[in-house]
Amino acid sequence: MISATLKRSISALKQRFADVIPETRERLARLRKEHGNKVLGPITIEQVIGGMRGIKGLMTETSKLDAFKGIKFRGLTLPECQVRLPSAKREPLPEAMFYLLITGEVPSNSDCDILVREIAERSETIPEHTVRIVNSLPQHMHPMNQLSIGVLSLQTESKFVRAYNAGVKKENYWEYVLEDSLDLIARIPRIAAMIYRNTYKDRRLGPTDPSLDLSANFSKMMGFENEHFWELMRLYLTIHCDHEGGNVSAHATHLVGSALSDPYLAYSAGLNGLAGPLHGLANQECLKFLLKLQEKTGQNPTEEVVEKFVKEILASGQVIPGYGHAVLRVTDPRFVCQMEFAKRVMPKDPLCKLVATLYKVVPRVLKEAGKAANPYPNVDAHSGALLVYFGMREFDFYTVLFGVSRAIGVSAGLVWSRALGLPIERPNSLTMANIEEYVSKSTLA
Ligand SMILES: CC(=O)SCCNC(=O)CCNC(=O)[C@H](O)C(C)(C)COP(=O)(O)OP(=O)(O)OC[C@H]1O[C@@H](n2cnc3c(N)ncnc32)[C@H](O)[C@@H]1OP(=O)(O)O
Ligand SMILES: O=C([O-])CC(=O)C(=O)O
Repeated sequence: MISATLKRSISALKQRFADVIPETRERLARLRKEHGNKVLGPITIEQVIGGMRGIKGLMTETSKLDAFKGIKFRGLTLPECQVRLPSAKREPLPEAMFYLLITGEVPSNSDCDILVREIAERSETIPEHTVRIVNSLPQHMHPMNQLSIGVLSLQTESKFVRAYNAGVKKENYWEYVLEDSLDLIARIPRIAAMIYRNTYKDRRLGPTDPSLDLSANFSKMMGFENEHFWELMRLYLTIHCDHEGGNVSAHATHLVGSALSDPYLAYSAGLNGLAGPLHGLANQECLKFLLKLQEKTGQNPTEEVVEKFVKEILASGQVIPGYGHAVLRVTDPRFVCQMEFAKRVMPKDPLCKLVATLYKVVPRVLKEAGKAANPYPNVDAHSGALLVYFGMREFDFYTVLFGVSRAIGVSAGLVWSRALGLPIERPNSLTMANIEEYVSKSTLA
């Protein structure tokens, strides 16, 4: 049951967002009217075949990725967010990040507190059937599949679906998508914690404490009482939340949402994409890789020994997980801030030191091999080592943590898509014969 005070604060958050909608709608209408027929760039056949790499084909308000500077959330770099967003201790609160992504403004401490309380209260509202469904899933089912099913089962609660069926006006869709998004962000940690306890522990969920923030509460439900772990979770959930619109999980969520599927349907699809080893699942692959390296070469291998191992992996035709990126051409700032966390909190940890040794070796080896467009580490190269330090060794759970975080960014994206009335996504596709025909005509001309 949501208290009267909270109801007032929810409408305050909605009001702040509602205030910025009209001017943003006007900007968009002007852009379309005055510049709608301008060309943003050419499209090559290589790009059509090669996963649309580099094509400017989506509009996403929440964040923008620069190949050389990394992600900017509403114009703020990650280090700027670490300094400017409200925190519980030192690391930014993911709730504050949601506020920033939605409104484009850094929340004051009191606005952030209100959102923290609101999300804490909503976290208790998981329907009974979701609890039953998640508890009935087999222990050997991958935790990401369990999460996707859990999120899908929440769809019965969608306020957007009820409003749509009642005939609410298109210009007001965003209100209900925002409601669903807040519910989703609040509920997903509890579902993730259930999956963790069911799959690896005693099936009993740790206590919830509505006086705590989302990250601390989530950690406690999973059974982690160490406050350094809570800080890690705050950092983790903030840095993984959004990476502009073209990555697989964000794009899948946006695509499904563009059919006016509600946030639960849309994000369940996003999670299925996040579960792929070239995307979010790479973080579990990274830890497997680190443990294999440690098993083979001992706790503190030299750079030469590590180099030999890395070359063997490449020679066997496998990728080095946690390295490379479709857009970034430098070390991922999300990797850097995790490395800084490790230096501060666990400077002597052997696994984190191994991550640092790999960082010295892998870029050199990948450059020599000459295939990868980006030889530097991405976000996934570090996260597992930090989690193991605090006792979370169950690496096939790691992408679930990523999924809890990504819900924040992609649902903010859905709210904006509906506020701006963006249409159903439907690009053209070509057959190979179409492309050949085009080529032969353009060669003749
Ligand atoms: C949160 C995230 O999603 S971050 C990414 C997480 N994924 C990983 O860390 C998995 C390892 N990395 C990769 O597989 C890739 O670098 C990706 C998927 C991230 C990017 O893919 P692309 O944009 O296609 O990379 P790129 O253009 O550099 O690929 C060119 C070649 O280099 C290879 N390559 C790229 N990265 C690596 C790597 N880490 N190890 C070995 N080879 C690599 C590719 O497999 C490809 O080989 P191919 O031509 O034989 O198919
Ligand atoms: O941007 C990408 O393609 C992958 C990535 O790092 C993310 O989604 O966080």
